[in-house]
Amino acid sequence: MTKQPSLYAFPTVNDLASALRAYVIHCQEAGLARHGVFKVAVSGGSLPKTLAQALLPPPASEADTVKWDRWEIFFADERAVPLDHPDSNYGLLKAELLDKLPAEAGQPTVHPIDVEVLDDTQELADRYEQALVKSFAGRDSVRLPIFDLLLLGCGPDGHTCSLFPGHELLRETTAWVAPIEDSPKPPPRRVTLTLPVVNHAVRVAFVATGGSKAEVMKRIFDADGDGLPCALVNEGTGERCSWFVDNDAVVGVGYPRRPFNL
Ligand SMILES: O=C1O[C@H](COP(=O)(O)O)[C@@H](O)[C@H](O)[C@H]1O
Repeated sequence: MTKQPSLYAFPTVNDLASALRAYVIHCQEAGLARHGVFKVAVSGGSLPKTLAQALLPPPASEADTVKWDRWEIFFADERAVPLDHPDSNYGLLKAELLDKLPAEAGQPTVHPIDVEVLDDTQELADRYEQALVKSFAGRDSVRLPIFDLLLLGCGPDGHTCSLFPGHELLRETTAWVAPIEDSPKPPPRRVTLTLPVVNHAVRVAFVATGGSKAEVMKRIFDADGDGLPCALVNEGTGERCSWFVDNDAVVGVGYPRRPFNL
């Protein structure tokens, strides 16, 4: 078996979405078999829309069912803004996906940031870490939380979560969640899962669509990754990492695509 990340490229976002659904359900079943819940963290940006396209259609069979009531959803990163602010990743996921879940589907447990402490990003990160500690059974007994799946985006600069190229946060080794006050992409004040947490997940799936991603995809896959955050995740997770992209996002990328199968 290859130790490299899998790159799955699809002609359209629709095709991507159905493969992504199959992959997520596969991870869901593995998580449920392991500990009875499915612990997942999701990004903001363009991801929630594609995720909704993948997961909202009704199941084609029993095996194709998204078991929402068994999901525990965290945020891979979040902006230090109220939950109804246009920049909120929670707000985005809510509008694109959570608000559209059919009532009979059952509702996931969702963990937004604690908006009581928006003025203090260190406290915001600490409280989010505490939420992880609670969910993952205690900081003392667990060195790092192990998410069943991380669903991540890739910015045109190669950032993922709120881990930006060249930023000192990439050297964080202790915290599970860290604050950032100088994000180069607005808004500047955010919190993010750290690289050790991302790299410790059972599986990581990136979703990248559109021609604006093609240049950075060449740097991530064909050059030596340039130390870009997405490339560091590729290196840290190897075969546990899968990329779901449309053909536009990988124009000119030489790295071999794999046929999608589970
Ligand atoms: O700022 C952010 O950007 C990234 C990438 O967004 P995309 O729109 O280029 O997909 C996103 O993954 C992250 O969660 C968000 O906070």
